[in-house]
Amino acid sequence: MTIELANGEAQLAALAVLSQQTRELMDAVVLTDVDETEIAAVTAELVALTERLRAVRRDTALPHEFAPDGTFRHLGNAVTGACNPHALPLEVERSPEGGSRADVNFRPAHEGPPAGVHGGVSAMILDHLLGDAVAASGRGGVTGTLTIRYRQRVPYGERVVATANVTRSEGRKTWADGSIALPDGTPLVEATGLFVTPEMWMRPVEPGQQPAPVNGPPPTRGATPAQ
Ligand SMILES: CCCCCCCC/C=C\CCCCCCCC(=O)SCCNC(=O)CCNC(=O)[C@H](O)C(C)(C)COP(=O)(O)OP(=O)(O)OC[C@H]1O[C@@H](n2cnc3c(N)ncnc32)[C@H](O)[C@@H]1OP(=O)(O)O
Repeated sequence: MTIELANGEAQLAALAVLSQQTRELMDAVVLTDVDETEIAAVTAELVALTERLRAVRRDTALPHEFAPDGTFRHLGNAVTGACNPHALPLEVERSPEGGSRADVNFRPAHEGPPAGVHGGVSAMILDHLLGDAVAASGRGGVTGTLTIRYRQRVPYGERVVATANVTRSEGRKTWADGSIALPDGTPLVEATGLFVTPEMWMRPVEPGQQPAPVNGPPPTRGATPAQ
């Protein structure tokens, strides 16, 4: 017996495959050494393909939403979105003890310094991972400040490990630390960040209670995002 996906889910699954192929295209563009005639021919094909995709389009990226299985997802996210070719995509795991981690495989498309990952790309990954650790603690918020220390060049083409943990919380403010390190633990980039839960994400205050943050933006379908 096979279980059919709903129409919308089938379209999203196809979009995830297209996004992955587009990442491979981006890598191929970065590394190609074919001659200019071939480059022009491929470009012409891409122009035609771009127009086919634009035939029917949304105004914004895919939203924060609940999947059919009830989990919270953001397929259009610039860092984690399976349906966004800009995303690595980062696959974040949350520890039951708190904290978030992800194996990261940077690619040549992320180059900044010679044979190294662009500092802004590393900062983007750490922004997300620190934010995820904060959300996992039940205090979802947006980045207020992010401080980065670049200790060593980050290589691409090999696995590195990003981790983040919440360090403290005070009212709507939550602080987290994190790093990108070699698999043996050698730190390459370290980050500390302050995340602020927007006022509108706070639960209404009952008489006699302290305001408490909900884990994310106000729900649109009658529930709060899963942690
Ligand atoms: C994207 C979120 C998705 C959520 C989904 C939830 C599910 C989880 C799933 C998956 C994890 C996702 C993980 C995402 C990670 C990536 C996050 C990003 O990249 S976010 C984009 C970049 N950041 C912005 O765009 C913020 C823009 N700024 C603002 O919206 C406001 O300025 C904001 C909310 C930060 C503050 O606005 P106010 O009106 O609430 O500010 P006031 O009431 O003055 O401040 C409250 C307290 O915070 C301090 N504060 C405010 N901003 C600060 C700042 N920039 N630096 C330091 N302190 C700040 C203030 O001093 C004040 O502290 P005192 O209560 O007085 O002690």
